[in-house]
Amino acid sequence: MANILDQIVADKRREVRDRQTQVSLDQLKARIVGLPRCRNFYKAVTKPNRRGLNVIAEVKKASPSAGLIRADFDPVAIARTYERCGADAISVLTDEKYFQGKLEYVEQVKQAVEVPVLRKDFIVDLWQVYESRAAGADAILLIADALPPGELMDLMIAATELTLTVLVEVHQADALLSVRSLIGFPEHGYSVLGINNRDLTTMTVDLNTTSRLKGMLDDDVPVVAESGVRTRGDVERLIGVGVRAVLIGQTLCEHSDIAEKFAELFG
Ligand SMILES: O=C(O)c1ccccc1NCC(=O)[C@H](O)[C@H](O)COP(=O)(O)O
Repeated sequence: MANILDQIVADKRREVRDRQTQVSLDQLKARIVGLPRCRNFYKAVTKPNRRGLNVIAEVKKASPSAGLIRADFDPVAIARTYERCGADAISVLTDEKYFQGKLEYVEQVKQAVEVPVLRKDFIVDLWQVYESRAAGADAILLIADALPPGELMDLMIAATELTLTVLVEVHQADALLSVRSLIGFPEHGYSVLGINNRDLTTMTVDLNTTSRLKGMLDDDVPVVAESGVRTRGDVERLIGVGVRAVLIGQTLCEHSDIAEKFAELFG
């Protein structure tokens, strides 16, 4: 039986084929002509921060692992709260089937905040890179386990040409080794390495993943720790490991008072 990541990616490829019959690549290209440069997501998430790390706060309504996370879901209100609390960037889940997200949330959030916005989806096709830029995203996620290395590189190049930052996500050592020469600036454009503590094939979470994989990298490689951050203790642990940023969704979105939870975790 296919694991959840394989299943999501297969569905995504079908969905993209469908959407391409409604909007062509040329139409997307026409939409992005004259758009201003992207906000600098790379700088926002790698800069020195008095807090000890930067925060990418995620607008997340539901997920395969948790089901419905927030019933009274207002992406713009949540993003504004994050920005008021001091988030350095906002991540917006746009996958509809598994996360109850929408592409429109990127456009809405981008207009409502001043920090850079990451489009979080399962990007497997060049068409989606253009779609992300047209929607106003400043950065996209590319998951190494969802793409053959050649395709990952092609999508990174396309993203760079469009001034998007790429968050390249890995969960295991083999994927890390195959992508680590692509991370940083400026040879391949702006890119940051995301280490996902969630195994997307089993959905189990282990915060040790970040320290284990980060130990295989030079200290100056910019790393974002993703998923599974629940407590102030978790945040302190990641600061100790030396990551530049943390990506956090569920713990904030499931709390009735998001600002209170943000302050508890990040001060
Ligand atoms: O969150 C899931 O259940 C999930 C399942 C399958 C594929 C991806 C999944 N999540 C995507 C993410 O990477 C997280 O939304 C993000 O890192 C934030 O994680 P968390 O703070 O644990 O919500």
